[in-house]
Amino acid sequence: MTPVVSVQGITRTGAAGRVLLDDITMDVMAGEGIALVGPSGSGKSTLLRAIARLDPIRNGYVKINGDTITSAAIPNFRRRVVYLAQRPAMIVGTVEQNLQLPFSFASSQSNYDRARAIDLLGELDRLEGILDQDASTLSGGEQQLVSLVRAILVDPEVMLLDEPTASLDAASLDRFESLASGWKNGDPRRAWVWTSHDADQIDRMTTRTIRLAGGRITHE
Ligand SMILES: Nc1ncnc2c1ncn2[C@@H]1O[C@H](COP(=O)(O)OP(=O)(O)OP(=O)(O)O)[C@@H](O)[C@H]1O
Repeated sequence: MTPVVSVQGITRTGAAGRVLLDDITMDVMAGEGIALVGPSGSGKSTLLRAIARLDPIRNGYVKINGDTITSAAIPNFRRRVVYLAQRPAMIVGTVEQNLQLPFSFASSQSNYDRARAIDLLGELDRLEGILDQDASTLSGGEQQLVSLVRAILVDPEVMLLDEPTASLDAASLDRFESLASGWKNGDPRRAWVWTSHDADQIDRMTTRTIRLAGGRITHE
């Protein structure tokens, strides 16, 4: 079976030639829930950003369904493989303008669905009222919730979730996991790579673990 996302020999070097990612090869199969674990600074965020082609990679390549992602194909790829940052970036404007943003790009082949956005926010403890709120006034946890809603609206094939509930209280964390699971269970081909320092969350949300240390995979 062809992996949804295939990562082949990715290397990334930082300042002063320091190796941040060292020859990473891994596949994400349809339906998989992969945990990416390792100590702080081991390269988890760096790897997820490299897979999403948000940062330059020195060697190696990323394929989606067998097709290598060229530079020209990156915008479209980022809609199919969505990265949820630990500290989501919000543009200046309302929450709704942030939710609409991915649909304003030329690569977008779908339209923003306001009713769906309201439904999804409603599943997150009556957050439907925050559409008109200035995004800069959101708490870190609210930004993580909005970022999940934005990702679901984009309808990707794969989500790369980088400690996505790190700023959430227990009740919001439950709702986040439940909304995320609803998305994943909605289509057996959907997959994710999830980083977390919470072993219980890894047990709940993933079925296979990839371990990183010093920018290398140490155990698969
Ligand atoms: N753009 C960059 N330039 C130089 N060094 C970087 C860059 N981005 C990350 N690093 C370094 O790479 C290492 C890995 O960082 P990364 O954020 O990927 O770790 P992590 O495993 O996600 O950690 P945490 O669990 O704390 O989130 C760190 O030492 C970090 O300082």
